[in-house]
Amino acid sequence: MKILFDENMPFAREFFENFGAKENELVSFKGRELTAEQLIDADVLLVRSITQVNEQLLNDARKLKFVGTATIGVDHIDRAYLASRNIAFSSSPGCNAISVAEYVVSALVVLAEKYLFALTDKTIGIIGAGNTGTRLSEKLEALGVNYKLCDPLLNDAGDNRAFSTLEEALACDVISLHVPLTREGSNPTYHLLNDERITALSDEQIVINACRGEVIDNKALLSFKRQGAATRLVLDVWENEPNILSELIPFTELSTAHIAGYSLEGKARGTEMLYQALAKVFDFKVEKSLSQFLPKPSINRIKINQDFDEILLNQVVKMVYDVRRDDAIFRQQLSRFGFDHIRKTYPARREFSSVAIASENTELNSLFQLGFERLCKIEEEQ
Ligand SMILES: NC(=O)c1ccc[n+]([C@@H]2O[C@H](COP(=O)([O-])OP(=O)(O)OC[C@H]3O[C@@H](n4cnc5c(N)ncnc54)[C@H](O)[C@@H]3O)[C@@H](O)[C@H]2O)c1
Ligand SMILES: O=C(O)[C@H](O)[C@H](O)COP(=O)(O)O
Repeated sequence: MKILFDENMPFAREFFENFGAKENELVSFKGRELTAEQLIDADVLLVRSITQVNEQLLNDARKLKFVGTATIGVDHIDRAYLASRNIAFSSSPGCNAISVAEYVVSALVVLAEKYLFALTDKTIGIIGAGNTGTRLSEKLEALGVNYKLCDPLLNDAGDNRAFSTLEEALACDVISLHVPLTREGSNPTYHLLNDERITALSDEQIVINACRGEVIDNKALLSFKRQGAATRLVLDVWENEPNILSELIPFTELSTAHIAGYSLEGKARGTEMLYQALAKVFDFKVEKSLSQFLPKPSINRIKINQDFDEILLNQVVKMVYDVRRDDAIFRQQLSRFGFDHIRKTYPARREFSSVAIASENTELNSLFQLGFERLCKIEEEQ
């Protein structure tokens, strides 16, 4: 069985070797350079979001039986075409939801420190309450931060959480976008933040976009900022990646190269989910799991000697993931190396759960609910 996989898919060789594939049948490719010719004798195609999978790419791939994407977003896949060819398809829902939620928490912590506000004084409008929006809401709840959820589709489907209207979410102190990119249907998200909604934003608001660039009209956002609006922006995703509107960058508080979901765990869970999906389709036994391959993090245990407060939160969140590192890389390297290079050479980043905390009679439940592990007494003594 010949398996083609994106070179930016951690542990793909480890998962797929011996998977009915001989050495020369496990072939990596560059996501933006894959050609129809490379797919002529492929049985399986495993992509990330930068590969457009459509009729043009697959027309000559007559042996193809399975396409998988190690991502949450599926806007790069022509699923109707795959169905018309009877090609099985699987995405990786939820694989990097924790990673994106931790990106947002890191951004909030950094901005709270810079502008001297307490997170508990703010309300976060979460637009899109699926895997990522839900993980974020859980983390905010752990921290005692107020939030509003907006998701008309889930609301209509009978999800019994309390939902707010889009207008209510857009009026929150912080707006965090977690919707898929859609251009059709009852609630399309293309340019959800259009000129009208952008110009209605106040100077005090913060807008975070870690879903898809096209959800915000980037040109309208630039002209809004050029007119002097003080609204603070955190942008991980951009219209027209990799050829983005780089004039926007100086007007942002934090700018990154679509890496919110790039914790090692988040990326690798995507590979693992495709491994599981492939095993199901081809009736192979699932024998491997991600825990076999994840390396030990550089820091995996800490001891905390005080009760939880926002200063402590700032310290521990930044110890695991300080989004300013990725912002600095982006600002310094974009014009020299380009958007894709920054993503491809992304330095290691781990999730909060990679660190276990020991505590002596201190109240740290907020950190454990946020995602940090609790170190039990026996482990501490080892
Ligand atoms: N920056 C990154 O690295 C990164 C990582 C993961 C996901 N993403 C993007 O974020 C998106 C969301 O991720 P997810 O895991 O939560 O996906 P998901 O499919 O689990 O949830 C998306 C939610 O958005 C809701 N929704 C759709 N249209 C809406 C609208 N108009 N208004 C409000 N809600 C709407 C859906 O009902 C759904 O519940 C993905 O589709 C992907 O494009 C980006
Ligand atoms: O949709 C997703 O899962 C995310 O946007 C993901 O982080 C995209 O990463 P890429 O596939 O572009 O490497």
